[in-house]
Amino acid sequence: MDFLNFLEFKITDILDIILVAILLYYIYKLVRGSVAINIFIGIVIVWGFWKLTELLGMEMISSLVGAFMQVGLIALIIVFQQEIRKFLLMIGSTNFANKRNFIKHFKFLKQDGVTVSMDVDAIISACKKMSSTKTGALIVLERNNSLDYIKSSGDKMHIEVNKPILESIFYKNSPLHDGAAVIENNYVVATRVILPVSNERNIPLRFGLRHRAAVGISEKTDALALVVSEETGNISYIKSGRFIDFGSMDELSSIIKDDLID
Ligand SMILES: Nc1ncnc2c1ncn2[C@@H]1O[C@H](COP(=O)(O)OP(=O)(O)OP(=O)(O)O)[C@@H](O)[C@H]1O
Repeated sequence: MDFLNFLEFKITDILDIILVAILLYYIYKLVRGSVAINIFIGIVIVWGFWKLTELLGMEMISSLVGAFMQVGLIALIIVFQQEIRKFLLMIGSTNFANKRNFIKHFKFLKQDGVTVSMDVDAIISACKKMSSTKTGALIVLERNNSLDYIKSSGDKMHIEVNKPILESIFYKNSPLHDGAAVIENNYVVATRVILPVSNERNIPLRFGLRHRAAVGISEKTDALALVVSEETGNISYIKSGRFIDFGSMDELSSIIKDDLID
């Protein structure tokens, strides 16, 4: 039956749908919480209106909107310049050759061989100590996305992670305490790093720039962030732009270990 032809699915159609879904997901991830989401919705509305006028045969208005949409691609590149840049950076900085990342794609396989190389317990106990002394801290744990372009805003270094090192970095009178410290594998690889600040409007007002920066980096990359508030001493754990709840420090430690394997 001819009218059922559209039901004939080829393997390339499925691949096509998956690719479009992935693309839309990444676009959503990039524009979420920023003003770009409103522009994106605006474009979808204009495009819908254009298609409707075409369907109804309203030639004058549809050719007018059509002409606008044709130059739209250039306009889109200009308007979404920042987002396109971040998107390309996100793709370009994903380390597909990373062993952990590679195994992750085969989750159904046994993961016995995968261990967390980061000393999460040392990081957590440093946070606990800094929390008790109300020492502000912002720690970024690198995963699969490379943070090289962000690290360059701070001071590069290579120090093995341990509790006293982290405490001394964020010690109030330390010249390194400002900004974020980035940890890769089990090394502090950069300090005084300036992170992209999130524009998300749903972040409660009590959280300032330190927390917004933690949300920002976890939105734009797959990095994890830990914040110790200077004001309250509270510890926050942020992943994929969201504050993750935890009941105790032991629970936090095991959540982070799981996330580092994930
Ligand atoms: N974009 C950024 N990247 C990295 N660190 C930042 C950034 N913006 C602010 N910070 C750090 O946060 C500190 C200021 O924190 P602020 O008081 O605004 O945040 P907060 O979320 O209220 O944290 P706290 O609860 O500790 O006060 C700065 O001194 C700086 O060290």
